[in-house]
Amino acid sequence: MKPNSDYRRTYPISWEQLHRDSRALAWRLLDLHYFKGLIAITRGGLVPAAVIARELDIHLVETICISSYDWQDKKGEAEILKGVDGDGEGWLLIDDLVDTGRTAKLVKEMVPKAHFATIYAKPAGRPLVDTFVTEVSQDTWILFPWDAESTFVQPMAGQGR
Ligand SMILES: O=P(O)(O)OC[C@H]1O[C@H](OP(=O)(O)OP(=O)(O)O)[C@H](O)[C@@H]1O
Repeated sequence: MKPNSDYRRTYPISWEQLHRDSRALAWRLLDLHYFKGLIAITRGGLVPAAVIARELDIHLVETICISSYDWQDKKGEAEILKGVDGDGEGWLLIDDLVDTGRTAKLVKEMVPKAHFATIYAKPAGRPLVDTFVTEVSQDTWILFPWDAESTFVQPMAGQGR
């Protein structure tokens, strides 16, 4: 996904921080339940899912694959490319982020009994998540390390306000 004008702030996440935050989520999940397997929501859930599966010693990993038609403003339709069998009972459902809650609503209809966990949660989607680590304001763009590269930036004094 790409930022649009709805976002007023950017919150860049490094690989190291993402690893640390994924481990923090694993700590919260550790004593919660026994999970027979993990379902990653593609694509953003794939990286945290790998870290959490490792920490919780989960080897059975599934995916729910969702593609947004209009990923730039998040107002377009989402297409479910692949689901899973069953109602999610005993499964851990992982995504990187819940933002508007649109993806969360879709997946919870598919696997209502799964335990839904994300690393980051914004207020609009937060009620749909069972466990998360960090709340971020709705107008903040979370810049994930796989969407970024290091580049030159102007000094703050030269950027204008
Ligand atoms: O709560 P929502 O408003 O639905 O936003 C959250 C979703 O947005 C991101 O996926 P994205 O649509 O960018 O697809 P991708 O992970 O395949 O890049 C993220 O990984 C979540 O799945």
